Amino acid sequence: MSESHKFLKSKTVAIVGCPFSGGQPLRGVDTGPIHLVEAGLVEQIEELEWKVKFDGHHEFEDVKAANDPPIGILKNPRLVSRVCKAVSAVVGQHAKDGHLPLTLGGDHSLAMGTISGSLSMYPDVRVIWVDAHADINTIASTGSGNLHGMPVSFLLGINKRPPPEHPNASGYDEAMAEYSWVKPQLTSDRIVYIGLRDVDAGEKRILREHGIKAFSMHEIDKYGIGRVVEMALDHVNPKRDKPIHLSFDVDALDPTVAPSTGTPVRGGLTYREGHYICEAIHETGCLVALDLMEVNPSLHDAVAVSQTVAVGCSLIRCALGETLL
Ligand SMILES: NC(=[NH2+])NCCC[C@H](N)C(=O)O
Ligand SMILES: [Mn+2]
Ligand SMILES: [Mn+2]
Repeated sequence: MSESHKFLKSKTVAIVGCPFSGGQPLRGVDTGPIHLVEAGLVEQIEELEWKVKFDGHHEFEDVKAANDPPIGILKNPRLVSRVCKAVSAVVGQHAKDGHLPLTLGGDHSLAMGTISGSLSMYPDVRVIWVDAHADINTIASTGSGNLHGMPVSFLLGINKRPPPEHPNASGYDEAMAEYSWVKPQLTSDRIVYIGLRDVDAGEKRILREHGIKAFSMHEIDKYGIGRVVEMALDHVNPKRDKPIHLSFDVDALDPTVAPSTGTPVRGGLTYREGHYICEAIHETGCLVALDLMEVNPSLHDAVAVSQTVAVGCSLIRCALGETLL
């Protein structure tokens, strides 16, 4: 390849459009991918001299469970599981073809599928999770039962059985059976977080217990984004010789920058900080998969929506090599 990319066979992006909202309660996040593509994303990527494969958004018609009552506290458990399993197969196939899967969300539960897909091709993949939230709740720790707050716990395989008197104890076996396709292949030293600022008490305990490295907004204020990205890469990929999956939740950005998202949290990344992360990861030559999640065009007015969609497109371009000069 002309550019030094360490893992891909060809400079091809495979867009996996996932209009899916089952991991959280708000409608509209399922139209995120449609808006991103309509804003000209394909052409923008082609201009960066990538080939783009895109055969339309996934509809998941075959997996829409007619009857999907909660399992214990978990909401839409079968639908989320089956959609993620389908996404995992698609992302995994693109990765095996030597292309770079770009998944457009849709809510962040989808990352269970995208990262499982990356792991099937690259068992030693490193995950950089950019988000206001840790999305690491377990069956025992979740308060909301929304699966977009839980994908990392399944990928790590840390869902322990709650004691029988625990309020979330019921349904544990059924839930674990439904999610048994998720191979707990990710290890806690191969994921790093950037941008956290709304982490549930139970999640803080999980992060501590498993020694998971996280750079919250506090560390970004303290060290600056340049040092933080360098430290994050040094933690998961010190020699810059391992593949990287970047899972970017648009709510990592400050709501003034990306307002149209379901769970905005103030005090987030600036426009430049978000873009810097993508640029610096591109520079490693290690990026093998990218997720851009939680764009919800049904929230806020048209100006806010087009602002959020435009930011989403430009984050993607930077991760794919767009530079300022
Ligand atoms: N992907 C997201 N926006 N996640 C928000 C998660 C919020 C909360 N921690 C929960 O588990 O419900
Ligand atoms: Mn998220
Ligand atoms: Mn989030």
